[in-house]
Amino acid sequence: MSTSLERRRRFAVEALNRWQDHTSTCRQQDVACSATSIAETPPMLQRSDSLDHSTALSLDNIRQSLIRQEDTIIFSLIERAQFAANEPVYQSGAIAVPGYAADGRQYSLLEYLLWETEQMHGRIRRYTSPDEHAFFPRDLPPLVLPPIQYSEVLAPYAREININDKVMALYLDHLIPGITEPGTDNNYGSSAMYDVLALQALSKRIHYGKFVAEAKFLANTEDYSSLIRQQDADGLMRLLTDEAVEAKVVERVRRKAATYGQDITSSSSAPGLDNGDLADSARPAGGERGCDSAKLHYKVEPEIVAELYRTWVMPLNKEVQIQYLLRRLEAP
Ligand SMILES: C=C(O[C@@H]1C=C(C(=O)O)C=C[C@H]1O)C(=O)O
Repeated sequence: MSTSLERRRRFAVEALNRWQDHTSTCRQQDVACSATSIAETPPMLQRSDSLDHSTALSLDNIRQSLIRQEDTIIFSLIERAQFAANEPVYQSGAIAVPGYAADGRQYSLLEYLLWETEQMHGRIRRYTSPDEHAFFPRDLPPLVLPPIQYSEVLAPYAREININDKVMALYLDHLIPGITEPGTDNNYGSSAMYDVLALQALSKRIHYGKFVAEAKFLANTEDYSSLIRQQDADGLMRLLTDEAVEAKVVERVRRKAATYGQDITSSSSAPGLDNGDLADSARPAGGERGCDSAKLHYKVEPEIVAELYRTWVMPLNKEVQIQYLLRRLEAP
């Protein structure tokens, strides 16, 4: 093990020990480890060493990450699409669950599950990471792990940019009706569980715009700075938009959705497979496509995924980029 690795490990162990001392003192004194007390005695773990600064902000690397995230999004949609729309999951009071929104209305089952998931993940630092954004950011709990000091890749105000309300609206108003069969099938818990996974994946993809924007700003500081000084959002939109890349993204996700979501049920659609062993599962929202003599069934219609990216994911990613860039000259 290299000396620097050893040093880092020792530092982490010491930090953890200090943290445990702190929590055990709190327990002995019967004091809750509040967010404030944690913030005041931060046995910080440094994350900067693990980040390769030369490549962290290359646009190519960021685009590779966006490509990997496509798989997570498409698989979560395929999983969700096996169940009906299950509207009661999204209606306040339709399914009795604990918890109330800020306006006094009862939580829906989805809100309840998302809130509880964020409580658990929040405690183990998920939302201290610059690429994660909570749907209930005001309710995040104190950490049970020592905080991590991330290297400062983004400008300090980046954390204030959170458009998860729009992510939720696109999901409920457009995606669920698009990928599921109308009606209910009683799979409320399973539906909400996949909703949470899909929402988190979409949120990450969309807020990745912060990293894209920072990379673009660093690569062309002069042009971006002049538009930022004029607060020219339209000009920024023109400068950051790459239509050729967007066309490739749409085409790629269409092909991925077609490949990952294909039901292999006919011998001509998957030569060499013994299709008798494969379950012919329900395909509530799946489309059908002609392919030679066989019909291809899709668990999620590829065109819906392409449309999701064209109409929502990329425009919202660019909205995040604009929000980030408009303030970029505030950065020290
Ligand atoms: C993310 C980028 O910025 C914009 C948004 C894109 C996206 O969300 O996929 C693609 C191209 C750009 O218009 C990028 O240039 O890669």
